[in-house]
Amino acid sequence: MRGDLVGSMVEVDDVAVAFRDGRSTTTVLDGLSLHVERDEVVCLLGPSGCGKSTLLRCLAGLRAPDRGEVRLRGEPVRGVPDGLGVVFQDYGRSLLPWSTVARNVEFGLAADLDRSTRRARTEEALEAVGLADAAGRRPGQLSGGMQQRVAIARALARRPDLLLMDEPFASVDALTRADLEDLLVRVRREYAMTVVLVTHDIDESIYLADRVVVLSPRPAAVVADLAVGLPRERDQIATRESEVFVHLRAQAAELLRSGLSRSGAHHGHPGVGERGERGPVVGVGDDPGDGVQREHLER
Ligand SMILES: Nc1ncnc2c1ncn2[C@@H]1O[C@H](COP(=O)(O)OP(=O)(O)OP(=O)(O)O)[C@@H](O)[C@H]1O
Repeated sequence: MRGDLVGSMVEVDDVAVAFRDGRSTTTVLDGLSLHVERDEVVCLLGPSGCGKSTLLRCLAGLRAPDRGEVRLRGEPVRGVPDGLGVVFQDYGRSLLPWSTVARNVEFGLAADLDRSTRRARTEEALEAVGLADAAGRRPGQLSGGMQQRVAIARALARRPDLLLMDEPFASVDALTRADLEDLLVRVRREYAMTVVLVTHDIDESIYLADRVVVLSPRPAAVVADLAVGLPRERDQIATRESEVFVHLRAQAAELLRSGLSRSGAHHGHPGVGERGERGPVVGVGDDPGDGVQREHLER
């Protein structure tokens, strides 16, 4: 799987998705394009309801775009691709409450793997998320943060080269969230994964990412593609205090705010029924002509 190193890991080209309900149509994505290179961590940062999860579902093969194409490792996505791990926000619903932690992790593995391989992969993944001692417990006996670790272990056991995460840490308290962010930084390195993570938390996006892609309100368009010029080793205090981090945080906040005010959206759920125009383009910074602001801050 990791043998073919030609081309981008993820290519989203001119993708459009609309939901139809009776006579009304909600245009969620309309001509969105995006590339993610191998080994990158890219955070998709956008207001609530802009279409982030829909985009992630297209990457995961759970929804086919109405127009355009999604390719993983150069291959068009048709159905759920191999080599993929997915972690959703709602760990409570994604775990089987009656099964042990180990069984929950093993559940994500292909049935054609032999039993000892499945067991070894499960143990390795639980070890990686610091839950080796909890293998025999049930999800209901764990804290929210631990349950989300189980969900991450389940994805890791598949040994994915691409990890998709949809607001994975949104339901846990701030301290647990910081722990889980650092866990992700570590396992990404250990498992050599490309990561695409959806969030509407500006600080989290900058802390985790090599690139932050800022999306407009619905229909989501890329308004900025910010390279995070921070060392890959991150520290919850030093990184967040650094000049680069503080600058990027202000910039991303401004981009999000100007997008919201241009769209007239309030908290991301503007009215349905219209076939909206493409999202706002923020014309500050060095715009190479495609309307997407790019900036690279040196360390
Ligand atoms: N299956 C569906 N049928 C109809 N409308 C849908 C469906 N899925 C999503 N939508 C609508 O599409 C829009 C985008 O939803 P999506 O979940 O992709 O946004 P999001 O940016 O991930 O939002 P949030 O940050 O709040 O999770 C929303 O207005 C949502 O109501």
